Amino acid sequence: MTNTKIAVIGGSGIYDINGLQNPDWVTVETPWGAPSDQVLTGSLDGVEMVFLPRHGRGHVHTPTSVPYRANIDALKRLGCTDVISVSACGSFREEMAPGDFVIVDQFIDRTMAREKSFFGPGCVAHVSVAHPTCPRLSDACETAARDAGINVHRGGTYLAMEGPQFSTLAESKMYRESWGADVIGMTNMPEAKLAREAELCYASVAMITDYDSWHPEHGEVDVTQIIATLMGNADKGRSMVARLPALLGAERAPCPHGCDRALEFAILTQPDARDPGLVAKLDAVAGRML
Ligand SMILES: CSC[C@H]1O[C@H](OP(=O)(O)O)[C@H](O)[C@@H]1O
Ligand SMILES: Nc1ncnc2[nH]cnc12
Repeated sequence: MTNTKIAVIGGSGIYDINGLQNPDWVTVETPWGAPSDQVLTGSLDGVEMVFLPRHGRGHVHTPTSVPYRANIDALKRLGCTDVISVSACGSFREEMAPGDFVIVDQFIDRTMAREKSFFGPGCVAHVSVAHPTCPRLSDACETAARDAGINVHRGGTYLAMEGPQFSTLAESKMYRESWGADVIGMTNMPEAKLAREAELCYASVAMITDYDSWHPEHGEVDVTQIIATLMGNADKGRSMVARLPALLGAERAPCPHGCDRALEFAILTQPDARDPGLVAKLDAVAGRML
């Protein structure tokens, strides 16, 4: 058994969480540069919690400029065991309506201008992301959302686009009709891949704000409408987050799905062939295996 430490990465519209005991914004330095912002540490119901605003307070980072590696490294370095992403998303499904939450379980990665791995020349690793989210953590998110009175859908494929512009109509129709995506956003990739490399359980909660541009009765995405829906979603998101510590508990058994052992057998570079500089940078993320 280890101690649970829950990290919440707040997306657009969520720049803090309330109700933490002993709240403190702390600066974390990482070998991958500075995270998006300071992180808020504290505890709730006897469980340690950490909150990181993905775009920084004041919404400074674009989806492309978010320092994904620094963010995940910082959470790992702080001893977090579980990471919950709470994101604003468009919907490709009539029944996944604005205001609903979707517990995402798959991704299609269309991002193309981001660093996607902690590993590289001098320390090569290949982890599986066939099942990129943790079912145990997703269960807790689903229960927390239902208990908070939110209309929640379990399972959905998240199309991660580069942005910052929204999709064209042709793209929106293709993602929905040919590719079978359910929701669209700009940030969960490479975040989910990096969390897996760092052996962190990761769950993604999509807060639906709009129907992207495919829906004949809703027209194109309008950022003012997204922001209005976001404000309601953000309160729901905070209400869901507040229920997670009691559901997960302070003591944590190993992940039954192996998220916390993802690097076992993944590192291919022989010890004597490894780049000492890169190995040093991997101290928090992969120190257990190096
Ligand atoms: C405000 S609409 C577009 C913006 O919102 C989402 O951010 P996040 O995933 O961090 O909630 C989306 O991915 C875009 O970055
Ligand atoms: N339609 C959309 N496309 C991409 N990211 C989004 N975030 C919220 N709505 C979105």
